[in-house]
Amino acid sequence: MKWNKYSIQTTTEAVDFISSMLGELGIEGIEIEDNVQLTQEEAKTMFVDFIPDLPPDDGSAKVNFYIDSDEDDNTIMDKVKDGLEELRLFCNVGAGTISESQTEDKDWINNWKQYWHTFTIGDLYIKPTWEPLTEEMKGHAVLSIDPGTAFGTGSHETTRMVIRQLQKYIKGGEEVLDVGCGSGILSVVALKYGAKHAFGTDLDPNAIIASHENAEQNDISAAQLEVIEGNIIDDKAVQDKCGYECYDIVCANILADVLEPLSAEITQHMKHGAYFITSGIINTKEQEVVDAFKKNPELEIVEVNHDGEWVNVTARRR
Ligand SMILES: C[S@@+](CC[C@H](N)C(=O)[O-])C[C@H]1O[C@@H](n2cnc3c(N)ncnc32)[C@H](O)[C@@H]1O
Repeated sequence: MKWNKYSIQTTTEAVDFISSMLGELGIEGIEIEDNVQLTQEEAKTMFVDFIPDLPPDDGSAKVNFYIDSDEDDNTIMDKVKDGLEELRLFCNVGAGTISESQTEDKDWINNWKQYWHTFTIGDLYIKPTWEPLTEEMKGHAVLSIDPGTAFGTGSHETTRMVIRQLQKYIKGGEEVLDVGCGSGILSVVALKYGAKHAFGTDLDPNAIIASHENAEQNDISAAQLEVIEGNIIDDKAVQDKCGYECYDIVCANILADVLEPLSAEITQHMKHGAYFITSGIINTKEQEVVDAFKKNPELEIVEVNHDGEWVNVTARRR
């Protein structure tokens, strides 16, 4: 299907007005391009895992929208132009110029898939579900993953670091807690390497769906991988469901701001001697996380590793 893509060059100040004007004209699926940095709070509510570093915000923005090329007879564009002129009367619309291009599809959810291919971490092959099993994978641990809209293809440095730690610390028969399970990738890896059972939690409902699907893809039963939605940090019902003093390994690849309060809560779920493998820590926050861990007298840090600008801190419950 062909789509006409229109881009309005405008200002960050006018973006909300333009979006609602387009909405009133029945135009859905609007994309906004700007350099406004998300706050940590916004990132949490939008399930954005890692906030990208953007160039400085110069106040400019682009609002993109798509119209089915078969239905595009220019009448809608006349209305958009009129709408922009009306907005000019009370806000700074900036240039307000509209550029046009054509695109084959607007399948943003799936477009990234063409760039993600099978890769290895140690002796583990991680392959997208849509790629075939090849001869060279035979005899190796193979993980088939489709993260859906949840985070966790395994290719991010933060996920890779936890996987390396699981390869090191899983000996067989472990109970694993996966806080912020995303696609379920860490639980599935732990089970592939011989863990007995994994329990995942996430705030994002899509993560629950993706984890179930990825377990099934990898012949893991619903009894082996249980997943629930909720926040273990402050929700007693979630804490109760996870259980107490019962885990050999807890992994959590989440932002430092979440790991810090988690480090105070998590030990009650861990057996003595259990490992707490964390990632998702940007190097500028390493010391802050280490300090938070040290405030919990039950935790001792056993390893700190780096991959690019990301940090893994592994601790043990005394
Ligand atoms: C970076 S992703 C990690 C996904 C996957 N575990 C991996 O390593 O690739 C972080 C996940 O943590 C979830 N999350 C953030 N805060 C959380 C919290 N307090 N409790 C549970 N999950 C949380 C997000 O929704 C997201 O799915």
